[in-house]
Amino acid sequence: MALEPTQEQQAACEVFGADQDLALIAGAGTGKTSTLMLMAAGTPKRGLYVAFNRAIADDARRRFGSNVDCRTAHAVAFRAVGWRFKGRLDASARVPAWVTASILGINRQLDIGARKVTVNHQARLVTGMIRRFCYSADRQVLARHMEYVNGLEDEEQEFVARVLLPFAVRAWEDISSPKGQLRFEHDHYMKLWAMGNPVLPADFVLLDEAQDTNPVLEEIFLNQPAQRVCVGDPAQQIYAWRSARDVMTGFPAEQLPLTQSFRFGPQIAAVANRWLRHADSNMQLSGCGPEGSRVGTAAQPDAVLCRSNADAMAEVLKFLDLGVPVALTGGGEALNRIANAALELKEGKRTSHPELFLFASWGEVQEYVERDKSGQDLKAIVSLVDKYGPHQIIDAVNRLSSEDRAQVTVSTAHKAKGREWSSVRIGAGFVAPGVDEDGRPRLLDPAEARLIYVAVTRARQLLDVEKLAWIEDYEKSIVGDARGDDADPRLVELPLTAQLKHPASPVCHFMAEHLPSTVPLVQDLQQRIRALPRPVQPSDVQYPQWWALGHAIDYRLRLSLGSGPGNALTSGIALAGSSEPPRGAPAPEGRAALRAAGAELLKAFDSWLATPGSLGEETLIRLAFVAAYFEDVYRTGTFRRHSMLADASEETTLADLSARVPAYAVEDISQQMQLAEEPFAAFRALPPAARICGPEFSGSADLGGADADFILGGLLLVCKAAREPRRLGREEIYQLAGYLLLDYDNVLGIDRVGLYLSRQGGLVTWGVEDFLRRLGATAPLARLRARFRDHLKDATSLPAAPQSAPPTAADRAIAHVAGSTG
Ligand SMILES: Nc1ncnc2c1ncn2[C@@H]1O[C@H](COP(=O)(O)OP(=O)(O)OP(=O)(O)O)[C@@H](O)[C@H]1O
Repeated sequence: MALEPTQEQQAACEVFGADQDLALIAGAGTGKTSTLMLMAAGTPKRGLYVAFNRAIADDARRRFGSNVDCRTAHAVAFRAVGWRFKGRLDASARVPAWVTASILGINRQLDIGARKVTVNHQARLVTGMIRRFCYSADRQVLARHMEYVNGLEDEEQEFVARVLLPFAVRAWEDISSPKGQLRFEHDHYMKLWAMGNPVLPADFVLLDEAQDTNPVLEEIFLNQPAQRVCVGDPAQQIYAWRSARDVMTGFPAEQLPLTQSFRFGPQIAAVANRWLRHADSNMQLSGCGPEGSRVGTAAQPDAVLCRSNADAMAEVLKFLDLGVPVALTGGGEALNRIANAALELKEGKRTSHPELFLFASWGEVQEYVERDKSGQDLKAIVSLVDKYGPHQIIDAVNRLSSEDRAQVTVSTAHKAKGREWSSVRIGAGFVAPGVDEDGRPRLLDPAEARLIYVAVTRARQLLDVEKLAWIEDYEKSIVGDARGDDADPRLVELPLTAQLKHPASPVCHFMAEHLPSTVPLVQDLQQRIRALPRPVQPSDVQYPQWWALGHAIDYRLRLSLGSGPGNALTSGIALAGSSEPPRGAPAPEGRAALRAAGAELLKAFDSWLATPGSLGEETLIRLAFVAAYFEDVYRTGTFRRHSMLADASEETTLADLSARVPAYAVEDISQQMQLAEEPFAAFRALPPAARICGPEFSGSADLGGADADFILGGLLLVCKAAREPRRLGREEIYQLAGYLLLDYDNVLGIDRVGLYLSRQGGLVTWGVEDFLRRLGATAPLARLRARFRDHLKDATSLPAAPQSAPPTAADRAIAHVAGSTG
């Protein structure tokens, strides 16, 4: 290959050549395939390149040397196990919904208020559950694999998911049995393959587009014993809403950037960099692309990129009016289906469209989107249909040209992913965030900024961003706003855990300088987690309240160690019942009732501690769950929409609250407590003085707060109710390091640190010396503590740094939660 590698590409080749795992953070147009080819060309080892789709795999096959096998994940799975199902794949291609229903034994319509979920629709929902299960890393089908059903209230969703779960379990049994009769899909053999913990036949694995990876593939990749390289651009992650994952962030390996873009020149790079900043990315691109590449007006662009389908339709209609042949990426089939469904509903007929099947008329759909806050996708559909009418949409779709014949291609930004055109105009739909109830500018959502970054980086020669001109005013408005009294994010005032989410915080600066190498510890942690059983989790609830379960298990564990519930609960009760209530609080009578219920709760815990066994396990778990809701008021400073405390009335009592604790919560906490039985037995046997729950450190006040879970016989322990423990890593390691350093004068006598994984009953611990050595500590512990103290004191005494760049959404979101503790 004639390419002269850039320094960044060279660096990547060197790390690869040293047989190390690697995350290649490759900005738009920075030549990632070329870089992977350079790497692979330097070794005789056998590699597997896992491509995002078949076209990319085909292209890669032509470019890589013969030592690299280039396939999609499905193709790898087909070769391993899928071929055995070839006959079924072909034979079952068309199993109608009524046959599926009959095979599964679904034979009764579900009447939910005025809505009717027919037998066929139940079969379709079950099929959808299986599909989502196949994308997940879960080992069993769960109620929460059911997609959101437009037209149902929250409790109705839960009900349908619970009713359908046994059918979904049966469906998976059928699919995975050799004699199965249900439709067999490509995702099914992929999942069957994944559940066998496959080892990929290669010395090194290259995972492409790693910022948008299905959890099922993510798990396979992370479990490989081979050398692992993931490549992609976290700032281009735009499919999080489809549960795609960014494998790169947190991957325990060296992270190397590719920042020289060969796609466009400096002007377009400057636009991209602006959006990267709003997307909370540290990356900044340099434009090394074609001569003459510029930002300006594109009178006849090759592509127009819009926010939504409705925005794209508006552009399409304008071009059709002008007689310009226009294409729509992905074709118009989806729009056609929506328009036809709307026609059916307008004519008073039912439709089988998956987004609309529960409605009896178009009026019902309109009314539902007005009322319901969660149906954003549906809102977009309704506004499209209402704006243009089904007939005009169908007519426009019929007049679309194919891309090779069109003069211009219209696309949503989502569908433009991975594409590029010579000239691009940004079309309708990307709008400034507006203002909140107090008239303050709302923050630009980083996910929206990522989408815009994807859109503006599709152009090679000419980029027209006139429709994004609002960014100038937006940036000015938030800089002005940041000078307001409470919006200035003094990072040092944030609690430990919040600082760790922010690379510019004093804690992160200190860690990077003095404890720089998290990779070995994260690798060790991940390896030890892999040896543990899979996490327990609720199976028959669609939207478990994970946060409440997390707090509740902490309370239950504390009580089991003979300790009271701690300050967060007392503060939560005080805040929930206060005369100056937080947002979402109930009326004064309800708050008074909460105050009384809270006092009773504290008393109940006290009496249990005085006479363990005086309350049954279930009662105690229920109380711990109620305590979680009070704590949440303290941590978030608000009453959440679904908080059981939010609708308290003067009649509310502790007994009512604990009766409202859902059965899944009781079961889940009780399972976690059974898992804790053995690992916690030794802790319970310690003398009381050696069991410290919720310790505070001498340095806690030097940042916005820090209280760890436990110090048990010298072991500093942080409890994590993680459902996806493979996501634990750098932040958790630095959390432990932060607590360790905050005990400035060694009064707590910490000699070990570790994590307790309550859903697996697993303890992962390290001796302090070993921990610091692996982190690459620059000095012994005592000196590190002294430096940490000085560092935080210096940071506190500095005047607020002037804003060199506008604060990003993360800055402000973190400032918002500054009241919560670590
Ligand atoms: N070191 C280099 N010097 C000059 N041009 C390079 C270099 N590396 C890559 N390129 C050019 O950059 C362009 C894009 O490269 P490549 O095909 O590898 O990217 P990709 O995998 O399609 O993804 P992306 O462009 O998004 O990174 C190609 O035209 C390639 O020749």
